[in-house]
Amino acid sequence: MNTLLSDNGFTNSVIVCEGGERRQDSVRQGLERLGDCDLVVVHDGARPFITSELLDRGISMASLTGAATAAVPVKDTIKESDEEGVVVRTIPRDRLWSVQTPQIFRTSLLRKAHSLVQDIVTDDASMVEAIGHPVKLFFGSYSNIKITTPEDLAIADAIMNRRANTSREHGFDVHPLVQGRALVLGGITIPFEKGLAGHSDGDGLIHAVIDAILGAAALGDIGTHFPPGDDRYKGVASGKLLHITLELLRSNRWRVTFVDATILAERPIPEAPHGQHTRVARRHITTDRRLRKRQGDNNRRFGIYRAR
Ligand SMILES: Nc1ccn([C@@H]2O[C@H](COP(=O)(O)O)[C@@H](O)[C@H]2O)c(=O)n1
Ligand SMILES: C[C@@]1(CO)OP(=O)(O)OP(=O)(O)OC[C@H]1O
Repeated sequence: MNTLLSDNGFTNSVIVCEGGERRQDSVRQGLERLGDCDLVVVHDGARPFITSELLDRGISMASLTGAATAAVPVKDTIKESDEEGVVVRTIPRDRLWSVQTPQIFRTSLLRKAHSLVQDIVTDDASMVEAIGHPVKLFFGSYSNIKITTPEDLAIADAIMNRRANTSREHGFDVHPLVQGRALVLGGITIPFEKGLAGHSDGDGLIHAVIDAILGAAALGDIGTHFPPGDDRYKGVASGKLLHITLELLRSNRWRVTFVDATILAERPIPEAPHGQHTRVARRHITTDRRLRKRQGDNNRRFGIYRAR
């Protein structure tokens, strides 16, 4: 758990503690480890679509009332049955709510509820209700689902896709072809009589990709991070710079899902050995949105190699 937090750039102090047998035991373990604070927010790890707006709404409400829980109006008709599955009654739904987390409480109130209530409950609000303190409902979100059964995963997928915060940027780079240098493009050495000039290995394809990535994440540009002329980057394999860039990206909680790169060459260049560019891309691009495309007419003056 600690590795997961640090890998994803969470630098706040997070105390990880073991859960208990029942949900309420897990919450109590957390409460025991918590220091002094006015309010405590209890949230199900199984509800990953909480938003800061939802949290703010709940905190404002609990600051006024001492206890508040997210909830959404029930959409289905709710019926109660007997043991044989026969309907006993239909409950009017105009006052029914489907209760979610976050649930927010004055810390002293929740501690008191946990020390007094021994019954098995399914949420913390029930404990606070049981000791006679009113719990105010605030509007949660129909997207704040609890992932419980396999079909919830498909719904979660759809919510995630709708929410994806994507950013795109272009990058480009120009290097002259000169004698006496290896031709490196996309981290692959291509047998050719000339190579690209540069302070680094001159891999303009990787430089353009780095620039696009940094630009999309608003993290500056290649020159800011790897200043031209700096001795550390003399002859450097640009793949190393890409690696550093991707680390920076990860620590800022971005990831690359799609890269489309085109090489325009002054004259046709030989194709990289079959499949190598695709393999390089596969190592760095984290979704299945990888396509392969090749375009070009080697009889013209410009050779174009396109790798996705
Ligand atoms: N021993 C347990 C059991 C459950 N939890 C967490 O509670 C959340 C939802 O539980 P439901 O009973 O409402 O499905 C979920 O995030 C579980 O991880 C727990 O912490 N300890
Ligand atoms: C990575 C760097 C480092 O000197 O590579 P160069 O080979 O100088 O290539 P260029 O694309 O002109 O500028 C990027 C530089 O920051």
